[in-house]
Amino acid sequence: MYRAGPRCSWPGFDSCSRPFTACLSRLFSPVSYLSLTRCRQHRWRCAEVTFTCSDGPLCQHWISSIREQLATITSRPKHLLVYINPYGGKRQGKRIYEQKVAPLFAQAGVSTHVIVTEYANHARDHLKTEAELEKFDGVVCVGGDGMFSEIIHGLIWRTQIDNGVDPNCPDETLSGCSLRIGIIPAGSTDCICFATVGTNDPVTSALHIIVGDSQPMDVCSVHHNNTFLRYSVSLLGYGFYGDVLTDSERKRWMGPARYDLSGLKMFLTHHYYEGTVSYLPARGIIGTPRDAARCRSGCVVCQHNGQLHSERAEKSDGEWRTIRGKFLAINAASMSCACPRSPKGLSPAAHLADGTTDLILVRKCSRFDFLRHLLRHTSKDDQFDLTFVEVHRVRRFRFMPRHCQSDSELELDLQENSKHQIFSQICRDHPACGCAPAYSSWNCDGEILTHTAIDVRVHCQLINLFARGIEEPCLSVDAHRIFHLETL
Ligand SMILES: Nc1ncnc2c1ncn2[C@@H]1O[C@H](COP(=O)(O)OP(=O)(O)OP(=O)(O)O)[C@@H](O)[C@H]1O
Repeated sequence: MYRAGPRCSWPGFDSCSRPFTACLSRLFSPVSYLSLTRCRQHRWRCAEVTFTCSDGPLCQHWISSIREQLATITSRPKHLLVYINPYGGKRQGKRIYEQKVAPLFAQAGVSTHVIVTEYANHARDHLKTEAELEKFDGVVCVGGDGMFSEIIHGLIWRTQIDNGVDPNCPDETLSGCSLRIGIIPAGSTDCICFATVGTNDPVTSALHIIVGDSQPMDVCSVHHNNTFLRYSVSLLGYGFYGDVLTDSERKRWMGPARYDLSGLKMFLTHHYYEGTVSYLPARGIIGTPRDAARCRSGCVVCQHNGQLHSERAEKSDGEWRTIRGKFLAINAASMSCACPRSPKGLSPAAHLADGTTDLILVRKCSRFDFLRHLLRHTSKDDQFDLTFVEVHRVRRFRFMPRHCQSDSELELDLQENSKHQIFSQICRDHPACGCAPAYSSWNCDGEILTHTAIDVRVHCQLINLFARGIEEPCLSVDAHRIFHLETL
């Protein structure tokens, strides 16, 4: 089925739709091309237009000129390394790739080396050690957020080792990855794809890869006692979101409904956790977590702050600030974390590539107040405009749960907060006493971390995706781009 494509004209040619081509081809020289066309909700599709020309040499001249022009576009990938998770989401990864993506890559002249993963962490380990990265212009991940996480872990680790950087040292400045990453959504939630493309649609993602789009992205490194734990690009959540993930892992058999059930259970349980949060505020940047503006394609906040970070790389860190208290949730959102289930996200004004993360502290409050805060994630009201919620845009933060604090730190706490000291001391020494648990877990982009005391650092624009951020509707009049040309 061929649709009418974008309206444009080439001197000496007439445009027509494909069915007419067959009869015209005996008289004229038809040339067809595939280009991009924008549809609703950030989706892209291919449009085919056929031109006919009675002047054969003129036709050849056009074809060779266009081919030459296409060949000079160096941002377009020519060789891609593709990893497919056959078990992600509804187990459709292989079918999606073969039916929707591979034909487009073939038409665009992009060659691929495809690896269907055989076990969890197959892609990560292959990238870390075996993959001949110099042969490729990019890595494509067919799967969900878990699969994307595997890819960035493999690629970032490999880049550090190749550049002599110690990934275990939290103070090292990491080397940026030169290969761009494409995401073909085939998972359950596909938050990263949604946040960077604006839709979870395999064809749209494939077209962003083909035209060689580039979207930088910040990555947080998470360490414990000078040992690397994980990288995070979206949410690090302790307390509520950590408990929901831990509980939902025990209910995997239920499918996606487990998140709703665990969410309700953890809301009713209403656990709070004591600890100390220290953070380095982001200085000199533009933008705040309470802005009305959102991170969109060509974001000026990301450009300005990214530039600032690269200039300041060698300069001092600034002053740490410390907050002790009882928290229902401690969240660090490095992007809005918007997804089809939560269109606003945890931090609607967070940026993909500004070198910061939004640290959201929800202090101990009543169930009713916590519900008000949670409901505001789905309404127009500001979820941070509550007395028990604070949000800071930071470059680095540390968390120390109370049960891990040194005696001198606890002494300080006791002096500050003498009221329930006897009971809290008993609970710390005897966690099985039946009171609320002493500590939660960190939810790191959907994975549970093994440690609670962590040191988190944002690495500005460490990776690049084949994407361009979410486009504002007014940009959709932008010209189409040719990516395939054939003579009929
Ligand atoms: N061949 C495989 N067998 C088993 N597990 C795999 C395989 N390949 C990858 N995995 C693991 O499967 C996990 C889930 O994959 P993926 O993220 O693609 O889907 P999902 O969890 O359904 O989607 P989302 O993360 O968006 O919710 C990943 O953590 C990945 O490490």
